[in-house]
Amino acid sequence: MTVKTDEFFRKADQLIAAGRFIDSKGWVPATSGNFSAKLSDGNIAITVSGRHKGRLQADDIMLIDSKGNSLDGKKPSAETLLHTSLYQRFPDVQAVLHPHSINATLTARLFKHEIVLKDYELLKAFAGINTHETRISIPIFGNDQDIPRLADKVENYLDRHDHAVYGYIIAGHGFYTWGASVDDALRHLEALEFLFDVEIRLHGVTRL
Ligand SMILES: CSC[C@@H](O)[C@@H](O)C(=O)COP(=O)(O)O
Ligand SMILES: [Zn+2]
Repeated sequence: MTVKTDEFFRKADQLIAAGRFIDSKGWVPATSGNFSAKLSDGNIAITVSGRHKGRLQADDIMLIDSKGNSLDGKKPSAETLLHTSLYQRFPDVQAVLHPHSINATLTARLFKHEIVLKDYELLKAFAGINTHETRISIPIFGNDQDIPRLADKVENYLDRHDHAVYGYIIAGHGFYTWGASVDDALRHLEALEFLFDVEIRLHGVTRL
């Protein structure tokens, strides 16, 4: 059994705090969502499957290797592959957060394939953006209980788009976002939530 390092416990604390905040906003109801953070040795701290993500305790964060294999006998998130494939593709990504929010769900009903966010000051919350005069696109994928197949769809999209991608929505499910630290990913999550909310109000739930 792999020994858990101080770094593991530090990152686990960050994920627990992030979960408390995300849940305080109502974005991870009823055990939904999952969170992870990469460690310097390439292993990953990730939420144990089925736990309430707003009420995480230290033993609700477990250790997996870069391929998603459990290193401590616990059962990782059912959506672990969506995390590990992002770490594999983007070496700078250090944290991945997955909420199930009402706004992500409504956005997918309104926009079908992608949502374009442009001319918002809050776009500057995304790493590398320093003006509102820009646009980002958040793709929307159909939900799928077959996680390897869903991960393939995400991979395929990322293969075809070389601009910065800050997240993606899974229709009727939630969204994924990531960053160079747990704080970075949390900032992206909060910004996306705000921008989804604005777009929903703008385009009107009456079209649903
Ligand atoms: C409560 S249903 C949500 C799950 O099916 C899943 O989508 C999810 O986000 C949480 O799964 P988990 O295995 O706890 O990481
Ligand atoms: Zn989910």
